[in-house]
Amino acid sequence: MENATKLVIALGGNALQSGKGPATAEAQLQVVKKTCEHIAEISCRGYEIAVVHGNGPQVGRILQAYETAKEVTPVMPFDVCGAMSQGYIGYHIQQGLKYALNLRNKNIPVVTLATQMIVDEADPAFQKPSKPIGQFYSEEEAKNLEKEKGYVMKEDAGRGWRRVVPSPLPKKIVEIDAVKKLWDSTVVITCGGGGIPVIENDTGLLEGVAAVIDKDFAAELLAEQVKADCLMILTEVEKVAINFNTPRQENLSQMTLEDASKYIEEGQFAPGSMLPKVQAAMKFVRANPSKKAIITSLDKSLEALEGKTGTIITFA
Ligand SMILES: Nc1ncnc2c1ncn2[C@@H]1O[C@H](COP(=O)(O)OP(=O)(O)O)[C@@H](O)[C@H]1O
Ligand SMILES: NC(=O)OP(=O)(O)O
Repeated sequence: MENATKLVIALGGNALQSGKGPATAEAQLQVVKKTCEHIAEISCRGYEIAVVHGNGPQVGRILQAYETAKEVTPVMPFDVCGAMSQGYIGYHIQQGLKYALNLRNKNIPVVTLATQMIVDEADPAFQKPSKPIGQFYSEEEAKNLEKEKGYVMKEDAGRGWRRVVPSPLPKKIVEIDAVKKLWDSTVVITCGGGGIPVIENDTGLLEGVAAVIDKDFAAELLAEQVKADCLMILTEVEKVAINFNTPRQENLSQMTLEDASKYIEEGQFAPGSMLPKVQAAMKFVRANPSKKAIITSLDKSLEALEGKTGTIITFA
């Protein structure tokens, strides 16, 4: 459609799971189904959508399963675990979204594209693990895992301790031409988990690497490449806050690039969780000064697009 508003939606890996009970596939599917009701509603309002999703909790659990079962089956490398997470999360979104679209009599195909993302082999992130994956642990459990398994563990935004792994910046979406070709006719689920991290060797061959790319940065790159009108990052909180989790918490409805830079200098946004979302939003509006980025919760996505809630990030 010529005049449709193009929207890239990024769904958080944590936000795709139910906070209560064990992180089963069934529990994730229930959350995904609810999320898809909102995405379908947005699609019915005339937006053209691509969906990017996180995979931190999921890829961490896949890795953990292989490491636990290493006596009986070969451990799959990180990139393959990332591809697996793209597959099963995309499959859940396909199921939920197709059903929600059908209920609304909107007959549009939904597909998941296994998507590779080229990263720079020399990215300093490979020497400095920062991306939280897998489940949350107590501090004591985390210290034991550091000793026993050699994991790097970090506290994650006041929620507990998690394993952290390298997270290089996304440089090039290998399958971008396919995304562009599909855009007009199809809801594409792409760059899942930030994309499968690959490096390109001298002969042009792609090789998977051990990393988990931040899906917010991947969604931003996608939004630039497809010339999206808006980048919407959906997570567990309705608004970005300053003094988060303190009695002085203040939720923000709007943030300019200048405000955001000041808050980052003050250390207001937790690295590995809210910081990359704000940085991705900033990058998008810096490249597209007339456009906007939104950070909000899954259930408030439509209201946020209508300007009623969420944190809207603008150039000025
Ligand atoms: N300044 C902040 N404002 C709001 N939330 C914050 C802030 N700093 C950290 N957070 C936390 O970051 C979380 C989002 O990060 P995360 O759970 O890693 O994202 P994702 O949904 O992509 O998995 C929020 O749910 C909140 O708990
Ligand atoms: N890959 C990624 O960014 O995952 P999360 O959204 O779970 O952090």
